[in-house]
Amino acid sequence: MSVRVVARIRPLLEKELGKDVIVRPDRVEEGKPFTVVKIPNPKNETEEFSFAFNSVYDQTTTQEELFTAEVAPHIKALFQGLDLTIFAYGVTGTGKTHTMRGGLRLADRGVIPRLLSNVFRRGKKLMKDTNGRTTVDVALSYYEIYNDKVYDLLEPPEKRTAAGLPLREKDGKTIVVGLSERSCGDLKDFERLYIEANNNRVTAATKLNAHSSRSHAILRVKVTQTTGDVVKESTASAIDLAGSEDNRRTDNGKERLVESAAINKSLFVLSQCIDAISRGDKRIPYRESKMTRILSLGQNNGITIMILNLAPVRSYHLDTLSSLNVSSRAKRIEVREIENEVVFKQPPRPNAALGGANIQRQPLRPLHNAHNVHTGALAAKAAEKAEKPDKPAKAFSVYPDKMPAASTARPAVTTANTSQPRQPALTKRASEAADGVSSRPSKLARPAPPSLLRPPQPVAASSGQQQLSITAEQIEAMVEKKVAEILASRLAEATSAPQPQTAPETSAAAQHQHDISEEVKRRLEALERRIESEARHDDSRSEGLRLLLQARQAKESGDDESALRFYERALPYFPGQARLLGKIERLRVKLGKADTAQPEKAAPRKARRQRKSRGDNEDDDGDGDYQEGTEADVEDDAADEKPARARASRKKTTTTSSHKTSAGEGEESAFDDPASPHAKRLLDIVNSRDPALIRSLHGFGAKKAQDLVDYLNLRGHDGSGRVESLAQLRLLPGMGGRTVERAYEGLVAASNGRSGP
Ligand SMILES: Nc1ncnc2c1ncn2[C@@H]1O[C@H](COP(=O)(O)OP(=O)(O)OP(=O)(O)O)[C@@H](O)[C@H]1O
Repeated sequence: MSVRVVARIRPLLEKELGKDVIVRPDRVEEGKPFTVVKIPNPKNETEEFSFAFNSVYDQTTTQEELFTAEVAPHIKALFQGLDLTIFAYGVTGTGKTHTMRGGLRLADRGVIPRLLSNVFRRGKKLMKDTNGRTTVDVALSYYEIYNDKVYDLLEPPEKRTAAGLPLREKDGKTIVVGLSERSCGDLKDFERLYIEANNNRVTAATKLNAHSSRSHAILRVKVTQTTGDVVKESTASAIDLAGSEDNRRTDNGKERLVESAAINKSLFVLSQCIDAISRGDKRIPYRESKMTRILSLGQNNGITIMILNLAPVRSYHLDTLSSLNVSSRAKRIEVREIENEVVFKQPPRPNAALGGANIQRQPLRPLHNAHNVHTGALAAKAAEKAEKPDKPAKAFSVYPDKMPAASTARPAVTTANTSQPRQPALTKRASEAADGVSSRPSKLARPAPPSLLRPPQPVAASSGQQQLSITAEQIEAMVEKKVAEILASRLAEATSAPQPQTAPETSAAAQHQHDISEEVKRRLEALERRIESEARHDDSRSEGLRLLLQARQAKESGDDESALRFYERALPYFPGQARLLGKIERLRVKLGKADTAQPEKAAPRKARRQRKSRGDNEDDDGDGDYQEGTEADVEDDAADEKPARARASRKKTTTTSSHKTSAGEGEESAFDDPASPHAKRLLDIVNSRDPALIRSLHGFGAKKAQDLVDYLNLRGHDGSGRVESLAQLRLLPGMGGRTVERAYEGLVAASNGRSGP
């Protein structure tokens, strides 16, 4: 079981334009991706707290970038039988629903629709690759937990009972009795169900005079792969959590207090579970709340991704600190494995007893958990003293239901209530000082990050290896437990059976039992070896993909040096991979390093030939997906490499044809020339917006064609909505370089009198 904790800072909303931005992403070292969130200390605005994460995504991060970096690399693991759990955590209004569900436009689609799109796409490919021997079924359940009660969202609210659905234990698993599960054949099916279910959620909340963001919404996607008698089942869960802010307002009625208590308890347990998983604890307190219990959080060899959503503005200051405290704790352990981590930690301070008796908010304890980089050597020394390196400080800031007597301390600032008018912070930051002289630049005045694309945090080998693996201790514990269980049951059987009468029989029974336990041990050892080797394979694949992603992002932001470095680091994970070697080669040439050793220089063509002869269909990108950020595309960052495209184009044309093709050099160089006959024909077909015509293009299915038409129609019907070049076409959602290239090649082939589109 592994956990990744990442933060996403949302952009300013229209009503927030001009407001004071206090949350910003940062990196531990120049040139590295964002992994730190910085926010001022509300008690002393000249100080800044730093919170470390696996990755931090800034305001410019698109839905596709987040999905590609954090979720797409794990879809393969899902199909290998691992469970995937994705949480969106944060204060109301910080973008949880936007992250998980997203908007209606293709580019705005959130994690959930993209996940489904990828699952269908991979499922289809698997069925195709196995000639239908393997079938893939997708089934959905969707429920919410409100006031600690479970309600089915796939059923109309009228069917709800006050008690909600009961839980029951079955085969060691917690099941929600009566929860419906709907089979889902494609994206359209999914969308219909999902929209209906979300309407149910809102209607039910309105009836209770509550808000839907006061419940946790949990979508479970069950993927069942059947090959003959072998059935492999795995589950992806996507959870839009209830807002994490402190709701214990003075004017809150009983209902809101009950709500708040339920939310706080479940978020508290969730944070403990995440913490325990990241520490590699054997005991995960998942049974202590309904949500974690139903999810069996931490009980499988799966992947958990926690996305902390943050609003950048001051009005969320205390709530933001609170959620940073909760979420970044899990990350603290892992960040230590990364070179050049944020170094100083401020010593824990006792909470100052401030504020009047009528203030309801619990004190925030940001200092326990902050990696403060502005406290200087003294603080660093004190921190060293205060900190026990092997036991991170506990600093839960989720508000417990009851305030302990000693916790009546108040923060120095007034409430950060998001639903009530906010008071300005008592202490102004230096940048806002009346004299206008600032010791530090205003957040708004800070230079924008150089790139729109944020590479994900580099994962050190050791941390990367945690991604998909279960630890040796876990395996050991599992084996021990299994052996003990089986032996105990054998023993029970033996003792409850009639007592043997004679000594020879006793020794025969003992021998039999010994044989069984030896056999069990042998099998468990074999199982252990298999799990280890599979986990190792998954680890390296996942790490390799991550490096490719980082390379691609570095390249897109113009940092060829880093891109080359990442590609080279990815090479051992994909030995002999032709395209990868090609990229490395081209980058070396570009950077004037062509003369340095070029391992496996001749390998690209060979590897490509090998792949072809194996029948690997790396070009198949199916249809019916929302975005190009799929795993296959992770490895395809050559969209901007025209020479590479031309080479690939030539290769494909010549290898698929038994005739001498006329699609020679001139044709290839015309690939990106909108005036070339085939490019023009392709653009005309696209701009016709006729799904039937677009479907006739090579590589386009009904869904892809329809999605493209829908998207173009969204762009408007006047001339501005036209696609003017193939480069432009590649950038459209769902397209990608490979799709465009295939369509283009289809037209070239058709005009050569061979199999056409
Ligand atoms: N990354 C983003 N890009 C553009 N707009 C965003 C982004 N994140 C959030 N928003 C916008 O911010 C507003 C609040 O977001 P959203 O409703 O997703 O928050 P939430 O945390 O889910 O709140 P709640 O807990 O009430 O459901 C919405 O208008 C949403 O469209």
